[in-house]
Amino acid sequence: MLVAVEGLDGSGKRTLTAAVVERLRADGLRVATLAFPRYGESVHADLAAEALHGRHGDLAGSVHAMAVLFALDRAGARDRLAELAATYDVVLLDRYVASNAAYSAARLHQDGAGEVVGWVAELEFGRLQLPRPDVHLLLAVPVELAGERARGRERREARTLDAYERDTGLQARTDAVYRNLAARNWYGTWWTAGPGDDPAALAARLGGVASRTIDRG
Ligand SMILES: Nc1ncnc2c1ncn2[C@@H]1O[C@H](COP(=O)(O)OP(=O)(O)OP(=O)(O)O)[C@@H](O)[C@H]1O
Ligand SMILES: Cc1cn([C@H]2C[C@H](O)[C@@H](COP(=O)(O)O)O2)c(=O)[nH]c1=O
Repeated sequence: MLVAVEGLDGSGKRTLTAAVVERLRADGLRVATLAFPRYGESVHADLAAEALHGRHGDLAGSVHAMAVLFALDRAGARDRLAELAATYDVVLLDRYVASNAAYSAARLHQDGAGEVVGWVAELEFGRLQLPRPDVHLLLAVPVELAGERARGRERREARTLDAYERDTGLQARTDAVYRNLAARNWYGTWWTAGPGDDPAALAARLGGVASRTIDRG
């Protein structure tokens, strides 16, 4: 079962994923994770990160060029995704195709039904043949809280905020697009979790779906 964990920068995706993984494993499920962008593994991911930190001329200025870099990073992981899906009961992805849809639409001031969202789906699920998630788990925390967490992490981990993280207007619009995609169940089932939700309860819910998938064989 493929689960895409989505949300704003600093929303807590990595933290939540780690807690859910621990719980699912304690329940005896085989669980793997993969985070996108694959920094340090994919030249496309590294170019995107460098562009968001001011390098490579006007690259970051192009919404579509940035989205293509993120998509090509994922295309480079297609075989790995297939292998993980065949080997593990649950594969948790920290960001996936919906990140490209949400951020690109927000940059272009479009909503979840906008042209660029369709373009991302056609590129990634269509042309690049990436698998569709069984569940999207949207970690919907208030924009201000996500921003505070991102800034806190910047101080603690000496990690400089990138152009998207510094842009509070973009974060607010991305939040709205994510909620819109979730409401429309864009390319699969969406679940929405809040900042107070217990990772153990989410893990139990995911474990239930995974068990039914395993039973069906
Ligand atoms: N439930 C929580 N309570 C308090 N702090 C949290 C919680 N979840 C995450 N944090 C803190 O917020 C910061 C961001 O969390 P995390 O790295 O998990 O977010 P993320 O969504 O994966 O971020 P990004 O997409 O920007 O990489 C971290 O410093 C983390 O320790
Ligand atoms: C995977 C992916 C990411 N983005 C955006 C989201 C973030 O603001 C940055 C970098 O990601 P990180 O999780 O903070 O390291 O890029 C995107 O627009 N499209 C994508 O596919």
